[in-house]
Parts: sequence; structure tokens; C-alpha cells
Amino acid sequence: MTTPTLGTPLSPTATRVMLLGAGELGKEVLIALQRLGVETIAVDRYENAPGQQVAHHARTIAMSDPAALRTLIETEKPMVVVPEIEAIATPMLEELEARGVVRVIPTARAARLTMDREGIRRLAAETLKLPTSPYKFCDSLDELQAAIDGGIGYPCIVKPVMSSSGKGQSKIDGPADVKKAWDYAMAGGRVSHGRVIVEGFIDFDYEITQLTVRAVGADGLVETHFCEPIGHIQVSGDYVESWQPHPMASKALQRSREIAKAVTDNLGGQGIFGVELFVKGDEVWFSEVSPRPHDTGMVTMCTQWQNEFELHARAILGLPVNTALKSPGASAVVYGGVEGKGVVFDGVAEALRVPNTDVRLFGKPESFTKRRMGVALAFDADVETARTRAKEAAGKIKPRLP
Ligand SMILES: Nc1ncnc2c1ncn2[C@@H]1O[C@H](COP(=O)(O)OP(=O)(O)OP(=O)(O)O)[C@@H](O)[C@H]1O
Ligand SMILES: NCC(=O)N[C@@H]1O[C@H](COP(=O)([O-])[O-])[C@@H](O)[C@H]1O
Ligand SMILES: [Mg+2]
Repeated sequence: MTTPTLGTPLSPTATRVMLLGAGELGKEVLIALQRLGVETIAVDRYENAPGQQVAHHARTIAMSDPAALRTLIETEKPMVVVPEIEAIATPMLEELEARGVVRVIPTARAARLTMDREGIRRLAAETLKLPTSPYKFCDSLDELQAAIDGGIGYPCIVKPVMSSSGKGQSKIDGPADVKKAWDYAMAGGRVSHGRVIVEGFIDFDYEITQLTVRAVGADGLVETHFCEPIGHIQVSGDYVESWQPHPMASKALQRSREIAKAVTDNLGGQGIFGVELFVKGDEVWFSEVSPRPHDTGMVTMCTQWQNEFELHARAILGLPVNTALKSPGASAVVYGGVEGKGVVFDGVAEALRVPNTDVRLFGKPESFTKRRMGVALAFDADVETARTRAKEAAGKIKPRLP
């Protein structure tokens, strides 16, 4: 591999990078790329997505439509395409990558395998033999009931195969919940699919995200770098709070990193991955992986010298990375709380008066009760103080209809 060269944006020498998905995570990747003089194209399914507001170019298409995706990539001719959400026509990305039209981050195969839960779960559990919850894939309510009766048992968790941030996910505690969970999954997936995964419930002590970076070293070979583990709390399958570093016994940390390395080695390419793991004592289960920055990793905006978005940008461009921690810290989510367009945010000044805090408002054009609209960040001498302050700051921000 040759040493990377960067060009001048909006000129014939520009290094052009396209983000497929331009939510809060993509917005920060775009900002990191812009700081390195990269020309950016932000694509999303709706107008004025957060990342579209900071990129050089904004495009709105149905990213799950293969023909629309191909036309866009062939027209815009980016050097690199960076998937930011799951719901993308990834077989088309594989085709374009195979034809040498574009480079996909980390690889088109990784984007395809992680776009639905089946690809990545079968790879982790069946090919790599990593420990996971027991699971079955089902295409009907009858199959779901049979899977539960046939061994998954209660409690268990049902998720659409294509969904994220807990959409369509629910816990089943007994036979009375099965139909409700099926109906909820059918309504909640990102692409209507009619297929779910049912997983046995893991009674973990805590869960972490192990951010793992594959970046090119001085010798031109890809090296793996680990961030400090991120602890988090999820409500209804969506993250509400995260902190870094999460204290871990050395054996559990070592096991977590072995699992993260096994999965990311197989997925390959360059970039950051968010490896989600459940931990009980020294036992560690693989849950899933994002081949991109992770929502719980937003905490790194106040805890690392190079946050997860900067790490992704650097790894993509073939530049060196530094995953060192700067300070313990925490993040807490600000939900919309209301339904409507053009919401206003009261209490930002009060939030920022909480010591050592910062705030990101994503600028999403429309609010839903449970849509993530912003995040509060706090650093401190210890994680517990940071958590308290991040939650206090988040609680002071009040979105309302204009
Ligand atoms: N088998 C399980 N046992 C126990 N808890 C689980 C299980 N599966 C999921 N959970 C809980 O639900 C959360 C969300 O699950 P998962 O990560 O699979 O959903 P997701 O929709 O992909 O979320 P995201 O896209 O935000 O990562 C997990 O972080 C965990 O707290
Ligand atoms: N867990 C995945 C995740 O957090 N993804 C982030 O949420 C955005 C979609 O938000 P929206 O549903 O509010 O449009 C995505 O674009 C990405 O930034
Ligand atoms: Mg998850």
C-alpha cells in the first residue's frame, strides 16, 4: 500500500468520500473528514438529514433501491463509500466493489453481512464458533412459537432481522407475549421483511461496546487497535446512557478483545467497528457488530484524544490512529419527547452550566417521541460523577413544538 495523498476539495484533485446514511453518527464522520480537507457527499433517505447539513453535497435517495444506488455512485464517482446505516442495497455495493467502481468501508462483504442479523449471527456463531445467545430465525408466528417451544424457551427476545436502535424489538416473558412480539416486529423493521430472530435471554452482569479499529501501520499492513471498553444501558433495545472506561476484570477484557479481533479480522478492511458484548463474571458473549462508529461510542467525543468518528475517518484514509483515553466520561441521550417538525430546545444554557458538560443537538428536521435528537456529554475524574452530570445535563434540555 502506498502512503495516502489527500487533495483539495471542490477541485480536480479532491479526495471524494460518500456517506450512505447521514444521521448523527455520519454527521460527525463528515466533520472529521472535512477537517482533513476531504470533499464529502452525504446521502440519506430524507432531506436535511444531520450530515447533509455539514457536507459539501447532499443527495436524497432510497438507499435500499439497488438501481437508485448504482446510478448515484456512478454519477457522483466517489473514491470511497462509507455505509452509515444497515438498510442499504449491499449486494449492489458488492457488485460495484467487484467491478472496481468504488471502495466500500470496511468492505462490501462486511456491509452485507451486518446489514441483517442473520448474516453476522451465522458468521459469528456457526463459522467463527464464538459464544452467542441461542437463536433461531423465523418467518411466521407459528415458526416463532415452535422455536420457543423447541428450545429457546422463556424469557427470549424477538427482533426483525433488519432493524437497529431497538426498532421492532421486544422481550417475551411467557406464551401470552408471543403474538404481540411478532406483530411489533412486523411493524418495526427498517425494510418490511417478515423475518425475525428469536434469541434466548442472556442474564448478563453488564454489556459493553468494544470499539476496534483496523488501520494501516507504518509497514503498510493493517493493525488492530482497541479503545477502552464502553459500558452502556439500553432501554427497549435503544441506548440511553454510555460511559468510558467501563471497569472490567482482566480475563473478561481479554476475552472481549479476542472475540472482537476474531470478528473484525474476518470482516476485514479499514475502519472502526463497534463490537457489542454481554459479560457475566469472566464469561463473554458476542451480540452484534457495527462496521462503523457506534451510537454508544458518542461518549468518545469527550473521552478520547481522537473520537470514534475521527478514528473512522483516519482509518478509512490510511492515516495513523491513536485510541488513547483522555479522561473518563459519559453520555446521556436527549429524546424528542414530542412529535412534530422544527422543534425548539429549551434549557441548553442550563444544561451547559452543569460542570464539565457539552451538548450535541443533531438538527433532525422532525422529532418523534422516541427519536434521538441530541446527546449530553460529561467528562470527570471518575465515570460515576461523569454519568451523574451527563444525565443531569440531558434532563435539562426540553424539546418542544414551536
Ligand atoms: N439475547 C439477549 N439477551 C439479553 N439482552 C439482549 C439480548 N439481545 C438484545 N438484548 C438487549 O437489547 C439491546 C439491543 O439489542 P441489539 O443490539 O441486538 O439491537 P439493535 O436494534 O441492533 O440495537 P443497535 O442498533 O442500537 O445496536 C442490547 O444491547 C441488550 O441490552
Ligand atoms: N443504533 C444505530 C444508530 O444509532 N444509528 C444512527 O441513527 C441514525 C438514524 O436515526 P433516525 O432513526 O432518528 O433517523 C443513523 O443515521 C445513525 O446515525
Ligand atoms: Mg446493538
